[in-house]
Amino acid sequence: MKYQKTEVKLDNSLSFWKHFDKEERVLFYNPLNNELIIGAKRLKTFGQEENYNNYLYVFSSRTFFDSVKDQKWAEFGNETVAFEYYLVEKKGKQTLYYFEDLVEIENLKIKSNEHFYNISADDYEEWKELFANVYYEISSRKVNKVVISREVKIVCETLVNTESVLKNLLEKNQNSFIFAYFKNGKTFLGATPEILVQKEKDNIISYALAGTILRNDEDDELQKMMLLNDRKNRYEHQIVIDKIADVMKQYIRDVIIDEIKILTLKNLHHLQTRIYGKDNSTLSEWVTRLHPTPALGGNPAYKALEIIKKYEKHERGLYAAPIGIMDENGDGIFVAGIRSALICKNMVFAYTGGGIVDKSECEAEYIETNNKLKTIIESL
Ligand SMILES: C=C(O[C@H]1C=CC=C(C(=O)O)[C@@H]1O)C(=O)O
Repeated sequence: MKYQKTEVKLDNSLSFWKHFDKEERVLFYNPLNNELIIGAKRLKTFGQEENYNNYLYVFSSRTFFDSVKDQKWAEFGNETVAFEYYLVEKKGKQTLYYFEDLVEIENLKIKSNEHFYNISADDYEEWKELFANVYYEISSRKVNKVVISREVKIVCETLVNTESVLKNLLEKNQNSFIFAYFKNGKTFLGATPEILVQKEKDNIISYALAGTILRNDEDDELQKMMLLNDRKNRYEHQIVIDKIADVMKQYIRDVIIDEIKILTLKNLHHLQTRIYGKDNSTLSEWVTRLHPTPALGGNPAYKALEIIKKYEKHERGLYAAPIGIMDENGDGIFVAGIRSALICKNMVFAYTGGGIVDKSECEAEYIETNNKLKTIIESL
């Protein structure tokens, strides 16, 4: 499918996002290659087996669990879509791609709005109950890790200005993937550090990301050392490495596991390990094979998912779910939709979670989820 293209010069690419205010839109910023892609106006929806390789880009999302009941997630996820217009910003160059009709994008002022809000984070009792239930299952050795999460409701005094939130997310989270999906008046967005799987020709790359410590301005190097040497975090991380490597080894003879590194974000450090090999399956097939890793579900996955379903009171929807973008060759990347929120008018449903193992402590894990929540709070 041939798109036509033209160079544009906008002070901020978010003018393109704002231009298509009423239309379905998607935004994806990849910090690995500094590429920002924004798509607007649905052109085509792809069936499961349909070939989308001739489209410039396709956006694909799945819900965390196969199905969702909660109305606020209605019509989100489990589809692959091509858009009529794309704006691609790379190395300071902006290119507008259009399928049929060229549009003029006005150069708008994108401002950071400060939202005044009320946050109902008085859910520690609920967390304690969730933690106790999950801890019991871990103690009885049915599972060795479960990732549990909170839904935190934030009520803003005005409608949420998503351009402003996106501007802040982009400016403040340089090592994260910034994503947004606007559909039917609601926006799911976030700044995630977690890559589920990436494909470049026959190179399949996944990352284990689990294990967390707060940054400390005074002695950040010490924090990194502490995280690298912390037994609970190493154990939690190793479960993720082992599972990803096991899945990959079913399809790939030579799976390479790099050494464990530190990924530094605005407020936190994480343990991160790259795991990769060569294979010719599609990226969507790899997403199905790997989702959810024990960084988002638990181990063994089927048991952990049963536990999450049983004890978490909210529905995850797109939280921690695969969200990705693929190019015309089928190459691309899927990230996990964490450090995220669903925005409906003046309401922000923010999601935050953490991995629980037998050495986890209830209060410390709760505080960790508050630290992870800062990504969304600081964008408001
Ligand atoms: C589940 C989340 O984080 C995951 C990713 C990195 C570190 C994690 C941890 O240390 O618990 C979590 O596995 C979340 O941010 O909601």
